[in-house]
Amino acid sequence: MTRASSRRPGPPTRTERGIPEATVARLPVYLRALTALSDSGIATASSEDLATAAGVNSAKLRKDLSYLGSYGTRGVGYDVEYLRYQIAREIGVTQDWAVVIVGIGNLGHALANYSGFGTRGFRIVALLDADPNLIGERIGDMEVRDFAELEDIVKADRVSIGVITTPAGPAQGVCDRLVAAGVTSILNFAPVVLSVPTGVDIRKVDLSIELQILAYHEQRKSGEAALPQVPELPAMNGLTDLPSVGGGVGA
Ligand SMILES: NC(=O)c1ccc[n+]([C@@H]2O[C@H](COP(=O)([O-])OP(=O)(O)OC[C@H]3O[C@@H](n4cnc5c(N)ncnc54)[C@H](O)[C@@H]3O)[C@@H](O)[C@H]2O)c1
Repeated sequence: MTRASSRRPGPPTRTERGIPEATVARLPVYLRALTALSDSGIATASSEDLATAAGVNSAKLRKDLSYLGSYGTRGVGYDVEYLRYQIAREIGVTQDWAVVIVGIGNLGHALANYSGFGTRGFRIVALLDADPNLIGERIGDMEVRDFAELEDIVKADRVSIGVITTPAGPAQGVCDRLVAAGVTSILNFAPVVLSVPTGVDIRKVDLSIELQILAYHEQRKSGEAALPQVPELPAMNGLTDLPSVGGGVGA
C-alpha cells in the first residue's frame, strides 16, 4: 500500500453490465473496505491488501472487479479513490437516496439513531409510525411522523426506498401502502415474506437466519462428536416414519 498523494483519479471508464448477483452482493463490502483504506490515507492497494481488508480471497476479488472493467495496474495495484468511485457508481450510491423507516419501535429507534446511512448515500427523510403516543417524539434531529402522511412524504421527497420495522402482522399492509405511494425498493426486517408487484425490489434482513448459518458452521467446527444423536426411527408398515422438523424462522 502507498500513502495518499494529491493525485486525483482519472476520468471514469464505462462500467460493464451483466454483473452476477453474487458479485453485486460483495460490492458494498469492497466499498466499505476501500472507504476504510481511504480514511487511513492509503492511495493504492494491491488485490491482496484489498482482499484481506474485505475478507475475501484475492482471486475472487480480481474476478469481481474485472466485471467493473477494473484490473488495477501491474506492480502498483488499484487506485483506492478511483475504485471507490467506480464501485459507488455501480451500486448507485454516488447519488442521494431518500429513505423512509416505518415502525419506530426498538429496531426503528436503533436504525434512526444510526449515523452511517448519510455517509453511504442514504438520506432518512422520515420516521413513520401509527402509534399516536410515538408521533412527535424526537430522535436526533428528526421527529416521528404519522404513517398517514406517507403518500405526501414520498411524493415531496421523491422517496424510492422504504424500510419496514413493524411487527409481522401489519407488514404486508405497510408494504402495499409504500408501493402504492411510489416506493420501488423495500428492506424488510419483519419476520414475514412480503409480496410485491413486478418492478419492486425487496430484500429481507433476518438476523436469526444469519445466526443459524453461524450455528451450522460452529457445529461443523466442533466435529461429528458434537452433533446431536439422531433418535432411532420407529418403523411403520415397513416404511420409516420420519419425525417432522419444527417450525419456521422467526426474528
Ligand atoms: N430482521 C431482524 O433481524 C430482526 C431483529 C429484531 C427484530 N426484528 C423484527 O423487526 C420488527 C420490529 O421489531 P421491534 O422490536 O422494533 O418491534 P416494536 O414492537 O418495538 O416496534 C414496532 C413498531 O411498529 C409500529 N407499527 C405497528 N403497526 C404499524 C403500522 N401499521 N404502521 C406503522 N407503524 C406500525 C408500532 O407502533 C411500533 O412502534 C419486528 O417485526 C421484529 O420481529 C427483526
